[in-house]
Amino acid sequence: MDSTPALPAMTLEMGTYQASLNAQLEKFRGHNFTTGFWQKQADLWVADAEGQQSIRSFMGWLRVVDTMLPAVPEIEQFVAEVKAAGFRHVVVMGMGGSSMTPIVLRQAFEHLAQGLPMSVLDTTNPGSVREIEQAIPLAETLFVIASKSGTTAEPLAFGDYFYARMQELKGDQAGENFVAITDPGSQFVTQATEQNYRRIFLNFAEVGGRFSALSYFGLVPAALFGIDIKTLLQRAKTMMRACGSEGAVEHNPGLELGAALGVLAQQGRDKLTLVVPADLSDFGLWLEQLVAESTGKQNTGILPVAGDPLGSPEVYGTDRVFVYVGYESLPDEENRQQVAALQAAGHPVITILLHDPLDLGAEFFRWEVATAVASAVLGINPFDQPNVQAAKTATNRLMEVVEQQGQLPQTSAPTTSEDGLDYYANVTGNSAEAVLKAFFGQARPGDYLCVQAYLMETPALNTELDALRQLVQQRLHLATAAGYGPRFLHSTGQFHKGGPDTGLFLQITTDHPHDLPLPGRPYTFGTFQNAQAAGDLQALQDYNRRTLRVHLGSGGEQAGVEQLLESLNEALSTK
Ligand SMILES: O=P(O)(O)OC[C@H]1O[C@H](O)[C@H](O)[C@@H](O)[C@@H]1O
Repeated sequence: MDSTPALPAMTLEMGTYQASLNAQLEKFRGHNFTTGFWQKQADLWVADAEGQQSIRSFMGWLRVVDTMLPAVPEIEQFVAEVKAAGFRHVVVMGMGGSSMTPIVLRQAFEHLAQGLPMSVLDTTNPGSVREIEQAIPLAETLFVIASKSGTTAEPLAFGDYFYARMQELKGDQAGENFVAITDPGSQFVTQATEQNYRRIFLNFAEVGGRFSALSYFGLVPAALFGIDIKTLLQRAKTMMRACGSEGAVEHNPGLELGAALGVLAQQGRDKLTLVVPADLSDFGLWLEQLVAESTGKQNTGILPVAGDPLGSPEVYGTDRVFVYVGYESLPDEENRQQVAALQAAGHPVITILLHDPLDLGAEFFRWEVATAVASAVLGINPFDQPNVQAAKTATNRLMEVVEQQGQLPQTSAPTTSEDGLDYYANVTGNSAEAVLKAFFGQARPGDYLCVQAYLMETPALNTELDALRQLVQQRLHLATAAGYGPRFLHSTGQFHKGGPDTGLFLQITTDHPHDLPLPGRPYTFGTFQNAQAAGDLQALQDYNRRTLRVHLGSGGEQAGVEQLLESLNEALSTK
């Protein structure tokens, strides 16, 4: 692949919203916005002093390319050393911004990169942990534990689990299979040092997790996977220049995109519906954590909708903007035709065409700028996540009970139980159908359904969840989102609680008949995952969100979801 930096092309078809976008750009020009943006002029976002301080201290990502280009030889040398030491597999473990970039890059470069095979662990589901453990050559696997703060519960638990496994194999030498990526001074640095980790990569300060794609968090896994990180950064550099402080506002690709998204959100088109070819589907996960966590606060925000089954124009309300991200040379006809039909029907459509997967370097940067700019239009601080903590606090409280009593506290009785499934709802009903009908009966135009699956991700389950989303979209014309817990807690979880009160939350939980103990702790992975579900449900309810928890019991996850789908089909057909 050549490394010629050429920007991926972007077109904005704003339709009737073009005048509002022009007005916003004019306003930016008047305020000398681009220059102020690069000078971290925090009053472009918010008026309060605390918010401004936070903004100023989290804009180090603007210079990330210049900081990381000189680090490329060091990273590549590390990769050579790891290969020479006989490692045959990499497992990246982290949550949210610390794991999303490897997920996207692994998928996009699956058939191109020739480095070490890579898995990413970002769930406490015991089945998923076991699946990874069984698939890897344990003694020859390098575990990369990525946590900026070094305090996030999940990666620390993953680390403890696999470190104990490695000690069984290698005793005192266990640390040679472990690598840390974290912030200087984090408590994880102390632990990794004590456990003799092979390497500790200290990230540079002033970069929040979701803006860390082009720092060590994205680049170390990318290089291990065999991606040409120098070219990835050079593509980002071209985008950085185009978004730079001297260019005209109308030729600044990040600013234009952000202004468009901000203006559309202000006018109710706040569901950024992403349409991508199959091997870019995980880009949606990355975008979700960036955009939803940055903008979803103070009852406003932009919700990226990824993986929503694409329908004909009439199933969509006026709450959408469609964003197509694909490859210039890939026809992807079905998607492109549907997007064209949506545009013809009056929906705003944004199209971005990449030359090849290395352009993701440029896109990471474009979307980071765009997210910060959209946040300025909305008048919010893009760099905090005040409502993520609510779920963490509720979970921690439950884990204290587990530590004292050995199990989670009993929940109150279900609203109703049927076919082995328990329904816990904010509405009443004495059958599954009645509860589902009442729950979805609360939907208003512009709302969205969010399916929160605290289950083991499998292709079969993904198909079931897609069918569930499709049913709701077709019958109720609602936007639908789906996420696996706890992954989404570090991503769209912020928007669910801090964004507008437009979500209907369908949480799906299970018993864990094949659970996995956590060495040195009085609880299992399954209990941990269920505590995270219960903690988030509590937080959602504290924010008066509309919730329905369906507990599948121990009858099998897929069978349970199939049963739920059947009941939902009945409930929505007679609505
Ligand atoms: O990298 P860490 O400090 O472990 O954080 C991982 C994730 O945790 C939190 O949930 C934040 O809201 C995310 O923005 C962050 O990416």
